[in-house]
Amino acid sequence: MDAMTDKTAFSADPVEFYGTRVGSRLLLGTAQYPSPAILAEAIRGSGAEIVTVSLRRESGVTKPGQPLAGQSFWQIIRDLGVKVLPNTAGCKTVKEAVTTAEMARELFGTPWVKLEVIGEDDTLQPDVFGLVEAARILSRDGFQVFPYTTEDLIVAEKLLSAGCEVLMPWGAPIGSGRGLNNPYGLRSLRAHFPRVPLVVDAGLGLPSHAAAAMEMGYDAVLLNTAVAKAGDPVRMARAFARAIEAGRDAVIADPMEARDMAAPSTPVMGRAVFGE
Ligand SMILES: CC(=O)[C@@H](O)[C@H](O)COP(=O)(O)O
Repeated sequence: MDAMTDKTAFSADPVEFYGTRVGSRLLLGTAQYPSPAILAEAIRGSGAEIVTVSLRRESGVTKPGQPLAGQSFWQIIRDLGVKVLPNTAGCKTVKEAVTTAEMARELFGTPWVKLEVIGEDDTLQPDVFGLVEAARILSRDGFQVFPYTTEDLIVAEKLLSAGCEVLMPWGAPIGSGRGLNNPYGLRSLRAHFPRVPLVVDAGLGLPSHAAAAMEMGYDAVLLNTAVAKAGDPVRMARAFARAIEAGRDAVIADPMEARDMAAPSTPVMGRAVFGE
């Protein structure tokens, strides 16, 4: 059976986070979908095995008198059998992020947490100082932290020293759909930490952005808005999944070096003989 007909060909290339192996390199956010049914279909269609969930959303009441928003949502997630990566979205201080992570561990029964400490409202840029501090506190307390960070190498070093075993640098500001704003920085980060699982998180708008991240050697991609806000989220989720697989396959296939000068792709030998 060749790779085109073998449907399991891609899942034979798992990625590992804190000792847990997963077959899909797409991590999907669960916010802003048009309906719970579309969310479920998008997760299913993408093959994602990890979804990130905001604790704030889970415990929120939609409208007075209506049931908790989290109850039906949680049922969907449970039915899909995916692994939950709780996040501290919207937290702006170390205290808020740590408290939210502790509540998430209680609620979801996992030591995993996607740690966001937001420093600024226009860009939703991580407050990297608060992030390192919160990562240290949580790691000491037994959490397995997935920090949402920038591509800064020194911050990355500090996060690793704080106990993080995964890094999640941003592609671009959350929800912007701009793609990879700083390819040079992301490439440097990959080169400096060849053995640390690196996940590009946030700001992607198109499957080609995800493919580019994977072609740089990133281990996985986390995204939300590009799928949730697409005209057809289910189809877009599938498109991202394929792009991620393509980018990953390209890295494994050892791509050619780009060069400045042309090189004929059809070598010619001898002279053509035209009839006389
Ligand atoms: C859902 C979540 O965790 C987001 O904060 C994440 O960073 C994804 O960002 P995009 O919505 O830009 O894909």
